Amino acid sequence: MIRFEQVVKKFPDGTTAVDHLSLEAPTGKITVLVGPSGCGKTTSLRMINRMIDPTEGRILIDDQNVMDVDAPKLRRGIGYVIQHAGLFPHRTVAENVATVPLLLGTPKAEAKKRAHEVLELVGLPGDFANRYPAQLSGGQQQRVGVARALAADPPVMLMDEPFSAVDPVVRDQLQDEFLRLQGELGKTIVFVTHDIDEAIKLGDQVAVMRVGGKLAQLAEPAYLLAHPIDDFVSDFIGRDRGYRALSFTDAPRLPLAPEPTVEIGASVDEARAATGDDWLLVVEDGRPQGWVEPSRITAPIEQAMLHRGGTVAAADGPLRAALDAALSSPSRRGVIVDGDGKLLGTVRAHQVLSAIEQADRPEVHEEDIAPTEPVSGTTP
Ligand SMILES: Nc1ncnc2c1ncn2[C@@H]1O[C@H](COP(=O)(O)OP(=O)(O)OP(=O)(O)O)[C@@H](O)[C@H]1O
Repeated sequence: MIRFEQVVKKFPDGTTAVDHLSLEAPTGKITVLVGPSGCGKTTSLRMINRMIDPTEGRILIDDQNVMDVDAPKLRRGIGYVIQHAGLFPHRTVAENVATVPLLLGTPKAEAKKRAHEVLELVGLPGDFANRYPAQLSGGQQQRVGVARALAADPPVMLMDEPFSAVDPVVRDQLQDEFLRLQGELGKTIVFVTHDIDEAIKLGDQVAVMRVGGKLAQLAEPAYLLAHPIDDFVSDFIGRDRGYRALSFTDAPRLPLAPEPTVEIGASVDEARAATGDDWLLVVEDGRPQGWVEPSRITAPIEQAMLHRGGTVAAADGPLRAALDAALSSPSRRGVIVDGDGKLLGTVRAHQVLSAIEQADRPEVHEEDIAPTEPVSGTTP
């Protein structure tokens, strides 16, 4: 666990970057620091590995004050990933990744083997090891950055906007891979971002900071969306937070209707016989492929004819996915599948909405209720 105790950072020019910050980043979890530009996120992160020293207060890693540990030694035991990856341009990918293990005295052959292992782990197998950073895409460079931070298998990882410099599609992939990796590795991670959606997607808990380096609210993402503590947090989270909160609400018992289907390759007659409805669901080995309008087809059904606009939701997934499946389906029937992607049935938006109305919202924590301060000069 990493613990901030009343940490203050004042720079020599008088700027207070971090102001009495107290929070705990639990072992094996992702804690995200999020907030507007200049609110002290990076300064807070860098005080953990002593790239910046606090002016007041203490930071403890597993009950040891970081100020009591030799700074270079401390840093070698903490993975650090930054925006633009910060790779050494004249070293190969494998050499970049092996940097910390070599500094820690790992024999060269072993460090090389380890580099290949972690590169595989982040989805960069084989050939990539011998390339130079400039020969990689931005997303691949970020993966190398993550691999380098993981190479010495540190229990703690600090990540400063690691996915901000890549386009949104790649960012989404990197985030998904990062969550998968964390599911396997269970590191204690402090992650800095200015992007609230990224914070909510990745964080086990999210610390929202305000300019001036004060903590505004620390909570799990679902709780933050349901109960922002004040106008600042609520504005920062932004609109449609009620809808976004559905990402955290499981949809266990939706009433599924059986859906008529045909296999890909079915003839026009088979398709027309299968349903009286405008839209017919096409499957391949039980897995939904897309929709067709039987009245409009003139040849056996093939992939190119399918309307693929509708999303598919897993039965044990969140309510948001089920609602989206219903709203995005051309038939207005949302396709629900099992863990293997096989069709279970369909659901309509109003049925998902009923489930939403019955779902529990996170309860308010008492400590979150701000004491009402009497306003001077007024009488009750
Ligand atoms: N070396 C420094 N000297 C003086 N002021 C600094 C120094 N480093 C940072 N600051 C100031 O401290 C405040 C917090 O900076 P910090 O980089 O921690 O913010 P941030 O939340 O990470 O911002 P961003 O999202 O823009 O990176 C800012 O006002 C910044 O200008």
